[in-house]
Amino acid sequence: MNTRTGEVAAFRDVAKSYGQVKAVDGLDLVLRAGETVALLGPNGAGKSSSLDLLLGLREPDRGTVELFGGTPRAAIEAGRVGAMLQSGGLMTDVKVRELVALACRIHPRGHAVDTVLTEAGITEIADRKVDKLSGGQEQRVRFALAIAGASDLIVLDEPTTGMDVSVRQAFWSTMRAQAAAGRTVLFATHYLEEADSVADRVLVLHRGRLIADGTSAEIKAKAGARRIAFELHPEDGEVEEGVLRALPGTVGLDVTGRPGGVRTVRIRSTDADAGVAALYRAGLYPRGLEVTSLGLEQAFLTITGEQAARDEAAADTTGTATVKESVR
Ligand SMILES: Nc1ncnc2c1ncn2[C@@H]1O[C@H](COP(=O)(O)OP(=O)(O)OP(=O)(O)O)[C@@H](O)[C@H]1O
Repeated sequence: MNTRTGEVAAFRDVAKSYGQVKAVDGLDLVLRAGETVALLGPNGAGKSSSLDLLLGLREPDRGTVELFGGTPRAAIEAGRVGAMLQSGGLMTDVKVRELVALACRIHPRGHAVDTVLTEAGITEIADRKVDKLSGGQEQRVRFALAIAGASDLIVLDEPTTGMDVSVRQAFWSTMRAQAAAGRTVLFATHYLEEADSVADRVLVLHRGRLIADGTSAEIKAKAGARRIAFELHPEDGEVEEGVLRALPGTVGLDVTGRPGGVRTVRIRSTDADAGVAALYRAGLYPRGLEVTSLGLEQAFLTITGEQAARDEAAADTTGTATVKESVR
């Protein structure tokens, strides 16, 4: 670790393209010791590419990637990083125990093989041939290889793909134990409930850029992920929609019901507490008031959807400018 700052990993203005495709586009990011960090993003957002860059498997076109204050290669050679990637096959013509033993042996700070088999929950399949495993079992073996030594950082690319529910739960409880032992954990996932329940920091990538970074609660709040719902009754007086729209934190408003009748109001809010307080301050009488949290999934869809719309609007503007240029 870079002990002075607690920095485990740092991306500084990192870019990586494959031909015309910008897989990573100006990524600035610091991971600190002891964090459990989830990396989210739609397909093709650049998650795997970022992890490959972090592990020194690819070189950036621009910017720098540091691990523990040095190069990724130096950190890996020192046994400070354990990784579980999507790509790369496992050796097939060996038993699980033999493969894990090899990983323990070559790791500069390798654990005892039985400890690793137990921690990864694969003691029962230790004598099976690797090519006879199911998809979920194979994932657990990959995980065992990632925790074969006392690494300070564990990097996991979609680790639970193919695992059934109970295996997935067992996997995350092992992972929590790794984090509790002081390790930094970075994992990419498409399962948002995993990010919500396991990570203490969530990163959202979109088209190679970091568009959100915070706790799950902060990401939800950023997306306006709380909903205030209530009814307004005519005997309590008519209400202008503008008043509702002006409530602090309002990012979405939906009013149903006819004028003069009962109106149902649904507000999407980034600050439900302030919004509700302001409702009363405005002299309104909200009946059946409910404040509910939307899930991280909804927040994720909102954030990435809004970013895609902004990107399209920017592209349109650029397109228009280009057309004007060419007409002129
Ligand atoms: N080796 C490669 N050659 C060409 N293009 C690539 C290569 N690897 C990735 N890409 C492209 O770079 C972009 C980012 O891919 P990446 O695999 O990093 O995304 P991801 O967020 O991990 O996606 P997924 O969720 O689908 O795994 C995609 O458009 C992908 O098609």
